[in-house]
Amino acid sequence: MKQLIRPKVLSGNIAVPASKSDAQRAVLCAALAEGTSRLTGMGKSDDEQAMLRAVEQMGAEIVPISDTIIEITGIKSLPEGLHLSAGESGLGLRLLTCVTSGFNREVSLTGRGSLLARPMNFFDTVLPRFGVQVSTNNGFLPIKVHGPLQGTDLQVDGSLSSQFISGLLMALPGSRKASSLEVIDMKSGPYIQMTIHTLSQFGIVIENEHNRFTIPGKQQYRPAHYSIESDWSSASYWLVAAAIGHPVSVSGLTMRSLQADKSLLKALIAAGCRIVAEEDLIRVDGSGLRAFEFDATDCPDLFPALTILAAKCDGVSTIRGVNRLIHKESNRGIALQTEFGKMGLKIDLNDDLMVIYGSGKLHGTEVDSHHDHRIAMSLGIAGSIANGDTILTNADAVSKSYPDFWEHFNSL
Ligand SMILES: O=C(O)C1=C[C@@H](OP(=O)(O)O)[C@@H](O)[C@H](O)C1
Ligand SMILES: C=C(OP(=O)(O)O)C(=O)O
Repeated sequence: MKQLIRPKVLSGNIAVPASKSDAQRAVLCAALAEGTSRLTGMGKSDDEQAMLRAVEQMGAEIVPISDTIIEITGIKSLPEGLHLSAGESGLGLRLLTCVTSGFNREVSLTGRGSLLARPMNFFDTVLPRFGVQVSTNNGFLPIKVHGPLQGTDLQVDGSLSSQFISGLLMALPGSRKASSLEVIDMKSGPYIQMTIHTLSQFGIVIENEHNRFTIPGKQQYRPAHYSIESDWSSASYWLVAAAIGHPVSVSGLTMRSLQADKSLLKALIAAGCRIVAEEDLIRVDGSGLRAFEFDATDCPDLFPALTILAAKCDGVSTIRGVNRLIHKESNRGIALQTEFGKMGLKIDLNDDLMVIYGSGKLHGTEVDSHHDHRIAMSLGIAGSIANGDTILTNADAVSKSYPDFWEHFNSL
């Protein structure tokens, strides 16, 4: 799909969609619980749909109650000969691989699109140490696992992705023996805190002391009534739009959220913005905008929105953690450099540092999303302040996390 973006003032309020990260965790917890859980605030992104389809194949029963409420009755036993797909979701695939390793069954797992090129070699090295037979396609999909995973004490490397750690934390409580997991070089730590919090809502206990997780065995997931949070990652595009001068506000977010991307507020403050949070609404006053420095190592999904912010700030802004973007839906550092480059923005990638030479000026031209939802959304907001029209190809990539993005964009 091609999207034409005309320069315009984005004015109005946006209620952002559900956090797909929160929703995927909750769906899987509910599928593992004995009994019926009720999830409210579900979204309809591709990643959420893929997780729902997977747990249904695993034997969970899903009853839609309304557009945003579902009931899930947990699986009784895992069917034989399962072939699961996580769609294009890195999180979905990594959680499902660990969780299905908890059963005495052979399960094969795959995905599509960019997920086929994302590394899975963590499983080759780590799962056998929990007694799981595993084979990958030289560290890529498809994967075959045969559990059951057995609890043990292990040190694991957390530098590639927190998603593997989240997966182990979801699977290990079901093992007969207790485990401890010491995570060395942990990245995206807030996502792991989020996993532990969601697990606690479904009755699972995990202790964490300085990245050493203690996981008692023989735990049983309990059904829950769970309210899925609105998404700080989706909100980042609108909050940055507000910071660069659009009179747009965002509703539905909670300030108490554990979501990593709530850190956007810190970046906005570093860039001289004033945040106004009134009841359910957040507004941003960007009248004092200035070039900024920010470390996004543990909130890597903020890079695309922060690139727009830096483009609008006069002077050189730096964002640390760009090496963490190599294995996302696209190589996001390169994708941002290439596409914003076409719009006249100079970006250097100096090892782990993204250096952005902002001037406040962008020009409209033909750009491409690299089939990456976050690149698509950031180019949309960039196009709104560009000089001239922007044509974005592969704009439909937004459906991975925010299917209504263009409808919301056009409504403003
Ligand atoms: O656990 C999660 O929900 C996620 C963790 C992050 O991945 P990494 O841990 O690989 O940084 C993030 O980029 C991804 O969009 C969602
Ligand atoms: C990287 C992302 O998701 P995932 O890793 O779950 O595919 C994302 O949503 O930006």
